[in-house]
Amino acid sequence: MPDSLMPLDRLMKTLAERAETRPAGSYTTKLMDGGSEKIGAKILEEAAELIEAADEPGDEGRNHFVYEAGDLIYHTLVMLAYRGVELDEVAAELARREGTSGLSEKASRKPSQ
Ligand SMILES: N=c1c2ncn([C@@H]3O[C@H](COP(=O)(O)OP(=O)(O)OP(=O)(O)O)[C@@H](O)[C@H]3O)c2ncn1[C@@H]1O[C@H](COP(=O)(O)O)[C@@H](O)[C@H]1O
Repeated sequence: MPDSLMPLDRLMKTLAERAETRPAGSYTTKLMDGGSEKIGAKILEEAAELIEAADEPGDEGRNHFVYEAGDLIYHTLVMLAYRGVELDEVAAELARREGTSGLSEKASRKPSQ
């Protein structure tokens, strides 16, 4: 596994454990106790903050953008763990899509999809 993926894997293990044991004093527990509505609201908030940071100039802007990406990824992983979905399942879905352009996939969809 590439070194850059290992922290994601470790974080996902922690979040799956949080989903199972819901320890007091954990921010993740607080989110999960609020259900998909609470987690979803945070994902929307963090997505908006990431978009806002997208065009910030300079090194500081870049660092802020990376920070906000971390927040969005963390909250997205919390939603996966809440739903009992493992990172491997998402990786498998992305692998399934590998090599198929979004444009071809869109063109192959039925009009109602
Ligand atoms: N990666 C993260 C992580 N990224 C962001 N956050 C938290 O996400 C929140 C971001 O939301 P905001 O910036 O809106 O801050 P806020 O106003 O305090 O949040 P709200 O009270 O409005 O929800 C902050 O409280 C951050 O500390 C995270 N909290 C936890 N983790 C990881 O999750 C692990 C388990 O954390 P606990 O479950 O809290 O022990 C930690 O060891 C970390 O590895």
